[in-house]
Amino acid sequence: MDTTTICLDVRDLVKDYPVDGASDHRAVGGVSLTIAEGEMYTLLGPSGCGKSTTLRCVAGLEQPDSGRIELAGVPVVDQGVHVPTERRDIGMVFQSYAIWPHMSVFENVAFPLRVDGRRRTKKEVRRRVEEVLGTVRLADVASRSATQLSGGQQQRLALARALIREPRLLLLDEPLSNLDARLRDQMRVELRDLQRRLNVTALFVTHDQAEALSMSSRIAVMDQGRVVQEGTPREIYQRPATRFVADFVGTANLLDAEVVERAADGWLLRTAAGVVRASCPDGTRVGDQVTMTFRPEDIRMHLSPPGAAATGTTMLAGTVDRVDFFGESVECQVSCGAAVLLVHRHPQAAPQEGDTVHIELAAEGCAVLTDRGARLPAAAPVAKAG
Ligand SMILES: Nc1ncnc2c1ncn2[C@@H]1O[C@H](COP(=O)(O)OP(=O)(O)OP(=O)(O)O)[C@@H](O)[C@H]1O
Repeated sequence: MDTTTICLDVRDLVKDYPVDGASDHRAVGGVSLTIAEGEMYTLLGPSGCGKSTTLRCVAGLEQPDSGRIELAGVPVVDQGVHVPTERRDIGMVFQSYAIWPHMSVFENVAFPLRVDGRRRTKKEVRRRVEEVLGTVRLADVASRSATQLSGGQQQRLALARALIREPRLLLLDEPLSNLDARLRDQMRVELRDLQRRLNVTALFVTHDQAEALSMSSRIAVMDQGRVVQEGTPREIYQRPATRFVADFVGTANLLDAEVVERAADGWLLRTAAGVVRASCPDGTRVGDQVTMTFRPEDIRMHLSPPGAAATGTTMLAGTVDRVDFFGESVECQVSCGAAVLLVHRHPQAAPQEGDTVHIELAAEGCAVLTDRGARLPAAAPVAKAG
């Protein structure tokens, strides 16, 4: 029996915006997703792909042209149904924290309780606010003016205000993007820990793949108003379904390839870097035009000739054009035939510019993509929502 409880169900969501009063621009073109209770579910994609519009429709801040949204089994958007924001059981945190500057930290958090129409004693309000301020580690600054807080504290205050009414669903739209890089890393961990500890369900919007990969239980990658792949962070990163996903999430080597032969130990693909061995999916035929993709950290680079290639691997000779130092790793640009490949290495094992190197590619480290989407060598399926 499936014991998963669905928190949010979005079906075939469409939202058009008028352009110059004439034609419409389709910001969201049929998005469907299902989020289980306790999940941290992320919409990830480039600027303008429709992430915020999707979230704003869930919040009730936009009215979609069609589609259906259910929150905890109750329709909030459907034909003839549009439940207003304040009657949806949600909390929201946006890029700009929108805290109330004229109120103290305590009053900022207490305010949603004072206006929601329910009767509570002063004592009850105080107990609840103190509890939430403790959760976000702001108890000791409760009496301060909200404007006297640091960026990280303001962000935690916005979170406390969103959590105070214990919403069914927390909506987070780029909540960390106003913070400097170091604080953002710290808050990323804090936010994820808090979400897990409280077991609150969250729909998170970001264009930052590191944020999405490190914080999410599942990710929906969006492009041009559509979800192009959904899966766990590992699935999205290790098994991208399309060239767009491989390129947008992390750094990828992408090579146009033609399937030229079925060998005893896998398929041979002709690429600009040379002929490469890959394990292609069922249905592959000689002559297929595909994209080959592999991650820079999945390439082994030898500084001296390593001998014959092991079964299921390809060895390619190349020249190091450039070495960029990133502290914990170096990124090498290596010319291989007519292609330039990116290879990541530990700085202590870095080659010099101009060195001849030998690139070793394992067939199972290479994903093979077609226009039709996922055609991946490994076996595990990409998770579906619901
Ligand atoms: N109120 C609006 N009126 C007209 N067009 C809009 C409006 N809001 C968004 N759009 C357009 O809809 C598309 C999707 O916008 P949306 O804000 O959802 O993207 P996004 O992925 O969240 O981008 P970003 O990360 O830059 O916020 C964009 O092309 C945007 O210009």
